[in-house]
Amino acid sequence: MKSGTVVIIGRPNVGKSTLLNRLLGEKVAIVSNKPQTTRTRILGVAHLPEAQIAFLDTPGLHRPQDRLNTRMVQTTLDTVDAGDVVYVVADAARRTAHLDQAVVQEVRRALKNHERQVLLVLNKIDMVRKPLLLPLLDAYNRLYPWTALIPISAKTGDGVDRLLAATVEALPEGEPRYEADMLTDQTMRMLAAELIREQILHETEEEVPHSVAVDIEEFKEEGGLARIGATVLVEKDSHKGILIGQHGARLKRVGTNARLGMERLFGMKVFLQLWVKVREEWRQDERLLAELGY
Ligand SMILES: Nc1nc2c(ncn2[C@@H]2O[C@H](COP(=O)(O)OP(=O)(O)OP(=O)(O)O)[C@@H](O)[C@H]2O)c(=O)[nH]1
Repeated sequence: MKSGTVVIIGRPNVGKSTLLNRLLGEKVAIVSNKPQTTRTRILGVAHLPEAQIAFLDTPGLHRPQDRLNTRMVQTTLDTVDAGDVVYVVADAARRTAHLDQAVVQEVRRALKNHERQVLLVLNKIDMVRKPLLLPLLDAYNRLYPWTALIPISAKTGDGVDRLLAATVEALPEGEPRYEADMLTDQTMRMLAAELIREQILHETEEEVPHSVAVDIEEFKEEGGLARIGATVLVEKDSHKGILIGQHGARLKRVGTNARLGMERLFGMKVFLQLWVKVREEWRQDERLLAELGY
């Protein structure tokens, strides 16, 4: 039996969370087309006949601009240390010129000379024409002594079996570390907050997505129904207006879609109430960041 931890790192928006969900066959990480969607480390456990793999999805590697971002990058670098195997995810749809030496630098720094199997996962190959793929893989090959380079599409699932096979190969022999029914370390409260944030990311643009945090104030399960009350924190009055929308239409859509996602994931009816509150500069407030789980 193989058993171990895989840490998933890469720049924002390359598809790390989509890949995690694909590897698990369940949605444990929210996805959006906005960079810096994932703010904390997320654990998802895959139970295969020949291996148990604990995947750790991390916030993207980028230059931090505020304290939330500093924590996010630190979380990522700390998490790399926990891995037997590291996936460096890159976006194949970006031109070769975008090959980022900085990411490789970060990888080297994070690994601090520790022996690690590092796989380059070239994602989004559904968006590139096949002849362009080989030169791209070749260019990546020259950047770092990867254990393997694996082209995939997290969206279609193409190549993911090959990635899993290479991963099992790279993992050490060992006993399973997690119970057979463990999927994620995220609580239902955390998942509920993330599903709300995901809908807000879909509905808003520019600085609003980054100014939002969700605080679950009530979470009660009673007879097949979950009663959830959540406050959405934003940084400015103008953001509050945008989020609520005309006659409350946008907030209503966010609530309905988040509720449907929760009902699917939790397998129960959900009654969801949302409030919006302005908390200036919550991203710079260390105490509040800790309270929110960042
Ligand atoms: N075409 C295509 N799009 C993808 C693929 N994988 C992810 N995406 C899209 O890329 C965007 C970013 O995906 P995420 O999974 O949120 O990326 P991430 O790396 O976790 O992003 P951060 O949390 O911001 O670091 C979303 O719009 C996804 O739908 C893929 O294989 N093909």
